[in-house]
Amino acid sequence: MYDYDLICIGSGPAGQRAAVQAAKLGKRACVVERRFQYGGVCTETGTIPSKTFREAVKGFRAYQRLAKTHSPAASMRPEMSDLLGRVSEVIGKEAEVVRDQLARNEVDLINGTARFVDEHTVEIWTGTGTRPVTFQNAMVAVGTRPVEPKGVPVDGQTILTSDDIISLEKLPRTMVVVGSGVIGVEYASMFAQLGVQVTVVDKRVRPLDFLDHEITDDLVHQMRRNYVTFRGGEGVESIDIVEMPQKKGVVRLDSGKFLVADVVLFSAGRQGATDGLGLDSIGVEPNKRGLLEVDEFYRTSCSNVYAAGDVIGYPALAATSAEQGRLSACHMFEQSTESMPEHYPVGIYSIPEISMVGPTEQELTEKKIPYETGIARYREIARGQILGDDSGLFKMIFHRDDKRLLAVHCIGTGATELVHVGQAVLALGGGLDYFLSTVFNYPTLAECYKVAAYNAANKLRLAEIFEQRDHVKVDVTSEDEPVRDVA
Ligand SMILES: Cc1cc2nc3c(=O)[nH]c(=O)nc-3n(C[C@H](O)[C@H](O)[C@H](O)COP(=O)(O)OP(=O)(O)OC[C@H]3O[C@@H](n4cnc5c(N)ncnc54)[C@H](O)[C@@H]3O)c2cc1C
Ligand SMILES: NC(=O)c1ccc[n+]([C@@H]2O[C@H](COP(=O)([O-])OP(=O)(O)OC[C@H]3O[C@@H](n4cnc5c(N)ncnc54)[C@H](O)[C@@H]3O)[C@@H](O)[C@H]2O)c1
Repeated sequence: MYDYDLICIGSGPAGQRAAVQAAKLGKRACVVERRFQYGGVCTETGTIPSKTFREAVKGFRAYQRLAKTHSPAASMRPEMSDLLGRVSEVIGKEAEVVRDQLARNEVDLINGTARFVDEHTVEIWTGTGTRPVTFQNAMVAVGTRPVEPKGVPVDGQTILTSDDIISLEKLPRTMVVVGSGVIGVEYASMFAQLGVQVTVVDKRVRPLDFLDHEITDDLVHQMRRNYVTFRGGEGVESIDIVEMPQKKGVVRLDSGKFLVADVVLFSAGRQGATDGLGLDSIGVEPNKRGLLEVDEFYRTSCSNVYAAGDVIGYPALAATSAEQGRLSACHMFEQSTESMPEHYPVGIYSIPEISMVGPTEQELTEKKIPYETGIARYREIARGQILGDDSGLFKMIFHRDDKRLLAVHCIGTGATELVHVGQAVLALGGGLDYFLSTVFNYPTLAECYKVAAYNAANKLRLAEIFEQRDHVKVDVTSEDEPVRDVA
């Protein structure tokens, strides 16, 4: 008899969901967490603090705009302590919600660091000693930690990773962000809103290159208007701290250039927190980035040890991690389940925010899937005008033949909420006809669906007229009238 039917190592979304699902199936489950608070990276340094900070930045900008209408010369710089004030409060409340939920479900909480001893035993270091705990199944949900720059210590004030933002004491005037992935772009856009001069460096040419290019181009354009400089195609060779006399970060690029700034945010990726976990004692080997390989049921090469969440890599999102945790618990206790939905949304909380579900135009073009787009701009939508957002862009992509919805891409206020209407229609196999015939509340951003559908319908109608006119070739290289093929 083992102590537990399931032990979850890590209390982030994957560990929480796996443990609660096991408990709902009547199993004895526990969660081991080495941090003081429960909720994982998600609650302590990742999703929750970054999105709370973002709200504070938006709130400050709204206040600044209002103040400027009364005193146009007013130029204000907020204190970091003002902006971070609510962050620790929200983290504390979220951690409490997680703790209550686990306790309500009779999941045991063990504060300590777990390490595998064999296929059915972990040793837990509690700070004062170790204790063995036995289990039938284990879930490795240890998440990731930021990759740190080589050769220079992260001091949390001049050289930072995303973990340090919540303890930054002073709002910098200049900032270099290394890495234009999601973390880099989100924080770059937030600090730029506060008047910080931000330079984003990445060895990749395009930031966020998994997004639809039209959306990324729009984001880059809007961030440039906030004085963000993008240096794509530039690798970082080294980072140093110099005293001038205040401390500055100096970033030396592969091309020989130097960038000097008050703060350097190093957001060049994350790596699995699998070191020290004793995985060798159960015959499981992480890859070079510390990530684990799993099968379709989230089993590692040790059949009673599962892994879910960021530690198994892409997509590494809070919601997908939670769902992976739930699905893996169902599998280990022989509950039939569906698999992970094909269409899950991605939300980027830059300012402006971005969301997508389904493939990009580039992916569809590569796969030679015929499609048509429908566009709506927030400036043509009453709610966009009311919100004062005249730059939002909303796009739906439909299959050209059967008019099925293939994807939704959006940049602008509320994008991460708006996308869910499209996600539902996509999952239910709906298409253009649904949007043409349905009615949404007015004035809402959901009106974008209607306007974009009309736009797509008009383009498709034009295309059909052309197709019906036999033997018409359109010479896209010239601006002349279409050439009639007389053959
Ligand atoms: C700055 C930032 C912003 C983000 N923003 C978003 C967002 O807006 N939306 C989104 O969907 N996702 C976002 N993410 C990603 C999201 O946080 C992760 O996808 C999610 O937290 C992964 O959950 P997880 O269950 O894999 O584990 P994590 O949340 O990574 O938690 C793992 C836990 O395991 C614990 N642990 C590790 N080793 C041990 C051990 N040996 N013993 C005991 N405990 C251990 C750790 O202390 C940690 O608490 C963001 C991430 C970051 C860093
Ligand atoms: N809204 C969200 O859903 C959200 C928000 C934040 C984070 N996250 C999660 O966190 C994960 C990690 O994000 P991230 O942005 O740290 O990593 P990332 O891997 O997405 O991006 C890192 C970037 O750094 C660049 N880079 C690496 N080394 C470099 C060097 N020496 N010089 C120049 N550029 C270099 C890479 O080319 C890459 O573009 C993401 O995969 C995402 O799943 C999600």
